[in-house]
Amino acid sequence: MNQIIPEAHEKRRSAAAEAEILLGCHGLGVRRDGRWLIRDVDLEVRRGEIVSIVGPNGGGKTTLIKTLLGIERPSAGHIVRPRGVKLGYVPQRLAVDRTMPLSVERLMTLVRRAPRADVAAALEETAVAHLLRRPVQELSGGEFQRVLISRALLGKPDMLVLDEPVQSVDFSGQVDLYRLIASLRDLHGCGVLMVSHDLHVVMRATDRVLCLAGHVCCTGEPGDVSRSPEYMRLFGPQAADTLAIYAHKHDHVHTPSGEVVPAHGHDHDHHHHGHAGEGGH
Ligand SMILES: Nc1ncnc2c1ncn2[C@@H]1O[C@H](COP(=O)(O)OP(=O)(O)OP(=O)(O)O)[C@@H](O)[C@H]1O
Repeated sequence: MNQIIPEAHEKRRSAAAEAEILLGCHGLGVRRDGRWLIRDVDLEVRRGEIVSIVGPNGGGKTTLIKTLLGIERPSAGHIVRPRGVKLGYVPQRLAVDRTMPLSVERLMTLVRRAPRADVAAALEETAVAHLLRRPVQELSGGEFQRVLISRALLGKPDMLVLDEPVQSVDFSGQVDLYRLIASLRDLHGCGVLMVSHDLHVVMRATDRVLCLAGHVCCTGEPGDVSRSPEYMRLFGPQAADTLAIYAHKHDHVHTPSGEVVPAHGHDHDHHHHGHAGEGGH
């Protein structure tokens, strides 16, 4: 596991603060069927930065990503995506039937044609070049994710956007995948935006965390936390349920209709469980 060394992290953080914004949004809202799926979301990802979106099921993480990518239409606010910025997307699910016979090589060029050498180089980068001729349905969860990341790399993106890159991957595989994502950021100097359920692993591999439960509940820099004794206690070996102990003050509650209303000064730390619109907590 990549331990965050405070000094290196600090250096990167100040470099990222100066860097160009690759992707972001201001006051972004998506409303469907009379309900706000996400609302008032502000986000900026700069070159060289890894930003992670965490939050409960149904909190709007995928909706946010899809809206940033132009797959979903925003209902409010605006998206920041400077001209010329190339995005590489690793989706949560692939619209390809995994039961159909399909080789890794074919999957890599299904949407975008690419020279063989580029395909081989992209697979090499994620250490799965040896899987070129294998049928995708034989791959492990971790191998499949690596192939999808390679596919995104083929377009030489300035920004990698990953939706749940570690799902169906075991714990040590998750650690390896986050390490790979961090090394790709270092190598290419790209920005990274990723969605994750589990804060405990993503926490160490990220520069900034945004907790989304319909709206931005909190956003913070895990590096600040990592320097404190609390971090060692909270995110040490027993950090299995880090999301629950990622303590943050709440000044609001969620009503059953998904509205956010002030909590009349009763701040509390709490667990994020259930759906964003499931009522107050
Ligand atoms: N096109 C749509 N129309 C109506 N409701 C939608 C649409 N897309 C998503 N939703 C709803 O919006 C909410 C947010 O979904 P979303 O997939 O963005 O959440 P998520 O945080 O990514 O969840 P998970 O962690 O389970 O992947 C859910 O209640 C979902 O059912």
